[in-house]
Parts: sequence; C-alpha cells; structure tokens
Amino acid sequence: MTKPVFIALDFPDAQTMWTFLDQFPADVRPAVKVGMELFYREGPALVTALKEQGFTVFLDLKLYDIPNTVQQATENVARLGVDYLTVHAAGGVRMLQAAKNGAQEGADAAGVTAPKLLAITQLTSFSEEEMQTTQLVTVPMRESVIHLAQLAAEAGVAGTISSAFESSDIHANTPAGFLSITPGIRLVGDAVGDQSRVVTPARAAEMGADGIVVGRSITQATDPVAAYQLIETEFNA
Ligand SMILES: O=c1ccn([C@@H]2O[C@H](COP(=O)(O)O)[C@@H](O)[C@H]2O)c(=O)[nH]1
Repeated sequence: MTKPVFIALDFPDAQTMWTFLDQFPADVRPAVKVGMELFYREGPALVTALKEQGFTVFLDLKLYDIPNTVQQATENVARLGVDYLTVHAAGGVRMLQAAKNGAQEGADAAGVTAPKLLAITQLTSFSEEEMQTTQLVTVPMRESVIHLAQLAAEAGVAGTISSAFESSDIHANTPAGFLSITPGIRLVGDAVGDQSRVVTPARAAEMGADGIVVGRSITQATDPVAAYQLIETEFNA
C-alpha cells in the first residue's frame, strides 16, 4: 500500500494555498496538512473546502489542555470530517482518551468518519540537548519518545508524530498497526532551517515511518509538483 506524503500547507492565507495547489494536475491529489498558521487565518471553512475538493486533510492543531476542554474541542473538529488530527501526548492518558471520545462523538453527530488521532511526542525541532534542558529531563530522546508513544497507545489513539529516528523504537514498543508519522524531512542539499532531527524521504522509509510530512522541501521548491513526485517515489520505493 502507498504510504502517505502529507504536504504541509504552511501558507499565510487561502488564496496563496489555492494558487499553490492549482499547480497540481487533476489526477495528482496530494494528502495535505493544515497547520495553525492557515487555520487561525481561515478557520473551519478552509478545511471544508479542501474536503469538498477531495483532499485527505490532516489538521495539525496540536491540542493540549485539560481533558474536558480537549474533548469538546475535538468533538467540534471531528464534525469537519478531517482525516487526521494532532494532540500532545504530554497531556497524558486521560487527555488523550478524552480526545478520542470527543472525536467519536463529533463524527457520529455529523455522520462522518472519526479522525485518526496522532499524538505529538517530541517536536522534530528539538535536539536531544534542547529537549533535556527545556523539559528538565536527563533521559535520552528515544526513551522520552518511547514513553510518550506508549501513553498514546494505552489511550488508544492511532499513532504518533516524532522524527523518523524514533520510528523503529515506536514500532517495537507499541501494538501492531500503531502509526509512526514523521515530519523533519529534507531532500539532500535542502536547508534544515529550524528543524533538528532531519532525514531524507528514503531514510524515513528505511527507518519505518508509515507516513511523512513535508513542507518547505516541496512548497519552496522551484518546481513543487516535481519535488512532491520525487519525494513520493523516494519514500515509497
Ligand atoms: O514535531 C513536529 C510536529 C509538526 N511539525 C510540522 O510539520 C511541518 C514541517 O514543515 P517543514 O517545512 O517540512 O519543516 C510544519 O508544518 C510543522 O508545523 C514538525 O515539523 N515537527
């Protein structure tokens, strides 16, 4: 089965986003990720429009709050019919279970399929050292990610977000079918920017990623469609 490459639509507004997507031929319908930048500007209407156009939509809102608030928020998001939604694993098992309940309730109320919930473990912008000093922990990155992935699996969510460096550890420590979706993807020679734990699409596949999220290596490429097709081929080779 083809594993998804989600294009991170990190654009300032809907017009810029549609201009970008219009470059793709009708028979190339990439899966897309809508993050905070675009969602806070355009709101739910943008998500509805993308769904109406047939896109698989990953809404990356990284929910993190007390369980009741996350449950109500997730219920409202699920009504939009999004395919994936992020929550923070650090919110703990009760918060993650509340998110799952909210997602199911919202989906049932709207007659749509509930989104797959993906729990953020450690952001790919963190190096091990920055994670340790920021969070006052001494454990290695892989141990922290495994711990958070196990909390996510215990809560019954669909998978995690981490770098591909942790994908095989996540698979070894969670039930079969638990997803490891990985941002922090760059083609050889691309600027790393604010990311720290970065791999190529081919390495991500070798390391066991079930899907990748790619922003600037596609959106800032001279030929975004060619970059997307190259990454998709490399990841699924
Ligand atoms: O740990 C994380 C979680 C989310 N992201 C998001 O993925 C994209 C990556 O964009 P690039 O331009 O490919 O760096 C972006 O939308 C982030 O918000 C992440 O990078 N790391």
